[in-house]
Amino acid sequence: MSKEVLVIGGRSSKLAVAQSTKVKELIEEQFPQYECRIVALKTLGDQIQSKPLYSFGGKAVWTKELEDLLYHEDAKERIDLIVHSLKDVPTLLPDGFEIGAITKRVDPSDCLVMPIDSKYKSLDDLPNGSIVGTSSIRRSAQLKRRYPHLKFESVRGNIHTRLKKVDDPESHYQCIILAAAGLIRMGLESRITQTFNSTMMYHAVGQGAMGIEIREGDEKLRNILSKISDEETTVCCLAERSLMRTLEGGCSVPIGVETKYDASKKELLLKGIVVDVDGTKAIEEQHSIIIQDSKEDSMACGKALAEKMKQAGAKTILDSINLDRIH
Ligand SMILES: NCc1[nH]cc(CCC(=O)O)c1CC(=O)O
Repeated sequence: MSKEVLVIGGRSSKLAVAQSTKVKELIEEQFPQYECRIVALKTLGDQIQSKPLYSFGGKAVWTKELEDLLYHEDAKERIDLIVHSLKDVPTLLPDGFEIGAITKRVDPSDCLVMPIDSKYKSLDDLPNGSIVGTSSIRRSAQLKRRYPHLKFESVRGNIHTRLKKVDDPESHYQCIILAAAGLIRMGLESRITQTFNSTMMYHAVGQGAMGIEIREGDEKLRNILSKISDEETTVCCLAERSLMRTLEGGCSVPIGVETKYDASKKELLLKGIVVDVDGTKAIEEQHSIIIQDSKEDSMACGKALAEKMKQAGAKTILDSINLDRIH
């Protein structure tokens, strides 16, 4: 019997292809009657590598072209689902789309990557004025608090490009900061020199998880994806995304989180931080609830934490960052 084909759309970077392949495997394992085909596409974010990411102001640079293919069912290359790094998915999707599933998270931490032959092993070892490559204000702002003697500069490109940049003997950077998850998913965990725990750095909302986007109300895909979603990751990520949505921060503003869900007690603990650009001011709060309805209560937890953080002054910090961006 011939199999029914499902087309998975994703970006064309090595990480994106690895992620699409993982979702293909998850679906085909559960549903032998389907065969998944992968379409890899270059998006605006892949094409414009010269500008720092925050200058896009949180626009959907990674998602728009793929959504066009998903929406136009009669398009030449129609697709049935989009695999994203959840971190890159805006907290408000355009009309007509929904997140069909969030899959099991790998390590959400950020990590340090040193050149292969570096004599240094951690940020503590680096001499004054060393240059740390990262294009994320969340990362640089949190590290500036603890390492005021280091310099932070933007580094763009996909993960392999960034690794090449730091390994170059003439490199401008002494080290770079990346998400551990991307390296792990590509089998490059040996490049992780140091993993940051939450006392060093809170990770990005959704980091380490994959988000699968489908057409709104697509029952067939909803059913398929319900079998490959991960309950614990979904609870944590819905809470994180709700926190971010309520704080009205785009995907590139410095909101960091750490989330724990104890499934036996149904207890969710969400911690969040907002830091100003030079790491001098920080608002750090936490909120915990018992989850009954996993979707509603997770989102309520994120919202409650956002309100606490606003009360404590988070909005002032975020507004000053948004102002900076306009000028
Ligand atoms: N915006 C780039 C991006 N989007 C997702 C990941 C890594 C994988 C993940 O966070 O799930 C990365 C690279 C990085 O931040 O190092």
